[in-house]
Amino acid sequence: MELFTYLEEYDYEQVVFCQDKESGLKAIIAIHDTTLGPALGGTRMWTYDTEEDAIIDALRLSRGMTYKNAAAGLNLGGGKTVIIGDPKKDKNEAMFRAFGRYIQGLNGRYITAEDVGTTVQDMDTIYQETNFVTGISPAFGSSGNPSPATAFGVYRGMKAAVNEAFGSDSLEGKVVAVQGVGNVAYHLCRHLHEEGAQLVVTDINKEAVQRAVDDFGAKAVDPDDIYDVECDIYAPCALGATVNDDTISRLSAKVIAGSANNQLAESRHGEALYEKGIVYAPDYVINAGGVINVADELYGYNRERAMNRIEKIYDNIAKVFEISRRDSIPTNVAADRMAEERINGLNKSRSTFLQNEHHIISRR
Ligand SMILES: NC(=O)c1ccc[n+]([C@@H]2O[C@H](COP(=O)([O-])OP(=O)(O)OC[C@H]3O[C@@H](n4cnc5c(N)ncnc54)[C@H](O)[C@@H]3O)[C@@H](O)[C@H]2O)c1
Ligand SMILES: CC(C)C[C@H](N)C(=O)O
Repeated sequence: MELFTYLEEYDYEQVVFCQDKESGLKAIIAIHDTTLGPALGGTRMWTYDTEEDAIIDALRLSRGMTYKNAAAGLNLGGGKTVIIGDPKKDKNEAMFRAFGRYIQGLNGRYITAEDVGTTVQDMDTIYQETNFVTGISPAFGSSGNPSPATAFGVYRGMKAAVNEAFGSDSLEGKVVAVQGVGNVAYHLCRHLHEEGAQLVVTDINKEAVQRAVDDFGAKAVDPDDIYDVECDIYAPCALGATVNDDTISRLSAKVIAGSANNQLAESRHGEALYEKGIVYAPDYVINAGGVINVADELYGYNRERAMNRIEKIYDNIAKVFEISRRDSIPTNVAADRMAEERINGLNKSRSTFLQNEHHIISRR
């Protein structure tokens, strides 16, 4: 991989490699763009096949956060960290404290939170070394685990997508095929069940499936069968890239709305959905509830204010559909346009010279 060629292509600002031999920390902090404010994005811990895979993931995810934060109307740029390692085996306190010191060294250019493989407890450990961390325990005045907030936002965005496809936003009687019933999707299923939707779920974790069956009367199917379920809505809530050449022809859903990041294998799959008349709620717009929730900590966390803002993901998704209809473009392209318009609109103000004490030469 030609790293600088890639950085130049998507205009990344900074990449920080963090290494601490004693604790085994190997992390990559990618800061994509800080036009709108400090880069906020979670820390993912994952076992990558190669170091290059980890670098690419950090870069891709940080760019995704630039778009997510911009589209959500947050005054934040995009960044993300990946820690190379198995979250079940390789974590230790010293690792997260060493990582916290690296974040502190960035002096507020990057603020972290949870992502796949990291927990509120990990954020609490980071907090011992830096203030630039969110999603820590509510006991510290923080917002805690972002997953229920993400789930609420996905639920609201799904209603907007259903309204677009069926002419009414009611989920009563709608069949929803949920892929992955982990932290976010468990709470999503609760909202859907309460509104009278019928759930079909799958997960590679049998206990997670059983919980959804017991608590919400969900029907369970094997992981690969989820694409063939007769349903109204497909909700990808596990991994990325599940909307691809193989699955698009299998899906019977009229709506795709879920929490997973990077749902489209490639941008052209958004075009394919558009041509088939499938209403796709772009991932980074619908799953912004978690980041909206943790971002509220920057103002002194207020749950009611955060939830009011997350509720409006409905309007934001509806706005994406409006742009898609107006400009005759797929919804993923419409979402990018919405985010880029906001960033480009503010880019000019960033180029204005701002004086600080180092610009004043004093010679005595
Ligand atoms: N947690 C948040 O606040 C948040 C915010 C925004 C986006 N997301 C995204 O939403 C998705 C889910 O996040 P989460 O926090 O619930 O993660 P999670 O790890 O708690 O849940 C994911 C679930 O998917 C299952 N899974 C993995 N591979 C699968 C497969 N092939 N088939 C079926 N199930 C499979 C896992 O067993 C797990 O139960 C991720 O893509 C994440 O990046 C999460
Ligand atoms: C800041 C975090 C809550 C972000 C979350 N992991 C996401 O992908 O949106």
